Amino acid sequence: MSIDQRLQLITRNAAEIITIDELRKKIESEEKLKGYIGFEPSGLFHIGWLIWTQKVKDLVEAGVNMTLLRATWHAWINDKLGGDLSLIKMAADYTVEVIKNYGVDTTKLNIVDADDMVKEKDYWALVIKVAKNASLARIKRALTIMGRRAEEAEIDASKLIYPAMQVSDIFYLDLDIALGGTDQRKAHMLARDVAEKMGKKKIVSIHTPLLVGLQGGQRMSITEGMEEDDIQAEIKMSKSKPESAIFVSDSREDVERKIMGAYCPKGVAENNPILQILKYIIFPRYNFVKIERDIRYGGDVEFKDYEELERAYIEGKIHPMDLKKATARRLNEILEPIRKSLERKPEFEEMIQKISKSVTR
Ligand SMILES: Nc1ncnc2c1ncn2[C@@H]1O[C@H](COP(=O)(O)OP(=O)(O)OP(=O)(O)O)[C@@H](O)[C@H]1O
Ligand SMILES: N[C@@H](Cc1ccc(O)cc1)C(=O)O
Repeated sequence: MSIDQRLQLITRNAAEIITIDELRKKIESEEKLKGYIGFEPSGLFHIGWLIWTQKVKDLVEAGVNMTLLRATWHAWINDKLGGDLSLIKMAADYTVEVIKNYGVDTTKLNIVDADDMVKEKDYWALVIKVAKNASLARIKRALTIMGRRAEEAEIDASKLIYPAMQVSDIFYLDLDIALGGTDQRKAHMLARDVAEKMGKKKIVSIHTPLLVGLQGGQRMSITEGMEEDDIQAEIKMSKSKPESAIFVSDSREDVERKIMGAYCPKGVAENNPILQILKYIIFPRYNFVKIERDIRYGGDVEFKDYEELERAYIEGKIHPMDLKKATARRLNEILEPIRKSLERKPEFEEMIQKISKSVTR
C-alpha cells in the first residue's frame, strides 16, 4: 500500500485528525506505528461503536500496530455495572467478541487489560507526573471524556484521577496514534500538551464521529451556552438511553422496528440517524446501496456513494420510508454474523441478564 493509500484509509470518515501533517510525517517515516483505542466495558454494544470498530479495522489494514485497551479500572472508577469488576471483565470479553465478528483480525491486536497496567508501580509514577503537569481546572474540564461534569454533586475523588490515567495510558503504551470518538478530544489534547512538557512522544489523534441517537436532535436537554461538542455528546446514541440505540444483539425484527420509528424527516440531513447509519456504517462496507421502490414511484434506484444518496434525499427524490427499508435490510446483513456468534455463546446470555438488572451508571 502506498503512503497516500494508507493515509486515505486511516482518515476516511474521520471527524478530525490532529494533525494531518503530523500523521503524514509519521507514515512517511516508515517506522512501525503504534495506535490504540480504550473502551469502558460497560454493557451492551450499540451500533455507534461500530464506527470506531471500523476505524480499528482500517488502521490494522493500513499496517498500524493497534492496542485495544480494556479500560476495566476506568469503568470501575466510573461506577459502570455497579462497580462489579468481574461483570466489567465479562463485558470486556463480550466487546472483543463483537469486534472480532465485525471482521477485525483480533490476532493482530495487542489486547491489554487496565487491571494489569495498574499493578505496575511505574504506571502510578507516570500518573502523578501527568497530574503535576496539568491544572486542576483542566482536569475538571476533561471529565466529559467519562461522560461526567465537574459540577456533578456527588462524585467521588477517584474520578478526578481518571483523566490523568487516560493520558498516562498513552505514554505507558508509548503510542503514536490515539483513536476515539470526538468526545475523547479533551484527553488527547491534554496528552499532546503534557507530552511537550514531559518530553514524551506527541500523539496524533483520530476522532471518529458520534452517531446521533434514533430521536435525532429532538427532546434533548440543551442549556444556554453549551458548546457544540457537548450538544453532540448529549444527542448521541448511548446505551444509558436504550430507546436511542440499536444494539448489535437486537433481533432482525427489533432492528426493523427501531429504524421504522427513527427520526428521518423528508429532505432533512442534519442529525438524521438513518443517513448517518448509511454514511458511517453501511457505505464503508458496501460498494452500493439499492433503494427498492414501487414502479409507480420511479422503481428501484442504486447509489454508489453516500454523497450522491444524500443529495437525492435532500432534493426530496427519496421517500423516508424507502430509505428506512433499505437501511434496515443492509444493517441486518451486517449484524447477522455478530448476532449468530453471540447466540452460540450462552455465557454472554447470563451476563446480559445480569447487566439489564444492574445499573449502568
Ligand atoms: N453514539 C456514538 N457513536 C459513535 N461513537 C460513540 C458513540 N457513543 C460512544 N462512542 C465512542 O465509543 C467509545 C466508548 O464511549 P462510551 O463508553 O461513552 O459509550 P456509550 O455507550 O455511549 O456509553 P454511555 O452509555 O455511558 O453514554 C468512545 O470512544 C466514544 O467516543
Ligand atoms: N474514556 C473512554 C475510555 C478510555 C479509558 C482509558 C483510555 O486510555 C482510553 C479510553 C470512554 O469513555 O469510553
